[in-house]
Amino acid sequence: MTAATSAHIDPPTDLWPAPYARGAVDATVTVPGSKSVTNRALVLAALASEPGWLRRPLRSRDTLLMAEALRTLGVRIEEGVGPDGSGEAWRIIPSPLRGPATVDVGNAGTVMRFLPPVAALADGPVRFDGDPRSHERPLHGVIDALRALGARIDDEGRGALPMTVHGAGGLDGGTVEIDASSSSQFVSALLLSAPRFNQGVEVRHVGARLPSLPHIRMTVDMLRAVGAQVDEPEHGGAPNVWRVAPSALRGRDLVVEPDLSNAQPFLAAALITGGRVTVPDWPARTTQPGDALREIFTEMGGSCELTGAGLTFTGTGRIHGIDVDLGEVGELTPGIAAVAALADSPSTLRGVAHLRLHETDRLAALTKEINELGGDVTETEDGLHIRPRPLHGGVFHTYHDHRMATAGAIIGLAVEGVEIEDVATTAKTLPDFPRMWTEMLGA
Ligand SMILES: O=C(O)C1=C[C@@H](OP(=O)(O)O)[C@@H](O)[C@H](O)C1
Ligand SMILES: C=C(OP(=O)(O)O)C(=O)O
Repeated sequence: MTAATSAHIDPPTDLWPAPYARGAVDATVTVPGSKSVTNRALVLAALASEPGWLRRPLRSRDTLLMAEALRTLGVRIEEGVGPDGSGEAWRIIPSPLRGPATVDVGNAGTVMRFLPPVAALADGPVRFDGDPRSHERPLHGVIDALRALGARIDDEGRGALPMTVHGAGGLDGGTVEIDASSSSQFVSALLLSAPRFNQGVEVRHVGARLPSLPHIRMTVDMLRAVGAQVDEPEHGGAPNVWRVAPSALRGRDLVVEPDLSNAQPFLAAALITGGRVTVPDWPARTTQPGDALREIFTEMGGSCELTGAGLTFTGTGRIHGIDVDLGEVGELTPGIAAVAALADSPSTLRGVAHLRLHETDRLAALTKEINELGGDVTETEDGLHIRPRPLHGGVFHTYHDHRMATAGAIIGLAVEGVEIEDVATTAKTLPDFPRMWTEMLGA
């Protein structure tokens, strides 16, 4: 039904008026834990041979789905206070993985890719399903690889969700070739469970490009931190080949770093308003892709300083366009595109064709939504070309994509009358976003 055919259309209830910044922001914003670290830590703790602790875990849709799925498989995850008595923590107590079980992956790439190898170790069938978008996101790399390594998977020929992994209590493992050009998570998924495969694993990536390398480094680092033996391309190994030896894994006491990709909108606020934002606990060394924001946002016009208080990012209110390959840090693209739309010169964002298969087709969604506010964005084969134009208010649609919602909020800081449709979709990784955003502006 269109507006022309209906006399009584209920006003939309899910529009959030994005706050407009009337001056420079000056705030300290404590950002919750990293999604990518939390979900890797949960998987590794579940596969360990002793209990472990996870302190300051992210509690968001993606991580609660991961925790719930592991519980369904028999793992105990208890609420608790960490061993030093401070902070909120999860205590993870591994136990033999069991089926039958049903896993809801939501629209979490980490859950839909990291858990099928875990399910292959369970002693019965594990059914996987999720949001409609999860049926469209690539999973073939994980399914084909697990079959080659000895697993039985029933996907009715789809190469995608929904599917059932018929866990047989263990997996042979061995050598496998995959094309991970559509998602680095295929590689991470196989490596994370590999210490528990009888022969470990050798993963050979044979595709043209491999996106999100920092996320694969994160996987390797976290595996080593629990005692796994990993050979990788960056330290003397063959290019595009990773090897994980079979071994027991230690339980760990891990404090989760803040999610630096979720720090992005807050740093962007400093850049755009000519203000200052400090994010406490910014790690001095990290594999999180969000750390690249220090360089990218500096090139776009701000400056930053890492001190004992955290990362302080300062803007001047002038924003420059940028020509940048974001292939390693694809999840930063929506926020960078939003800032680029407000810049004083054009931008070209490259190396992110795989974003068409993220939470939504992010290249199409950003193009459409920024252009509907008066912008001039065109899609290229592997990214976006953004020519800044004066923007006006309007509805910014989010397509169940948390990073579309935060991108719209960034634009709304500088453009009056932007309304974000379904801001609640930020719950995927940052449930408290609207309150944090409003508080930052009120600070
Ligand atoms: O392993 C991870 O935690 C992630 C890897 C990346 O996925 P892709 O390689 O599919 O882009 C990233 O975009 C995603 O947000 C998180
Ligand atoms: C691509 C993302 O998520 P996922 O882990 O679902 O792939 C993201 O958070 O930007």
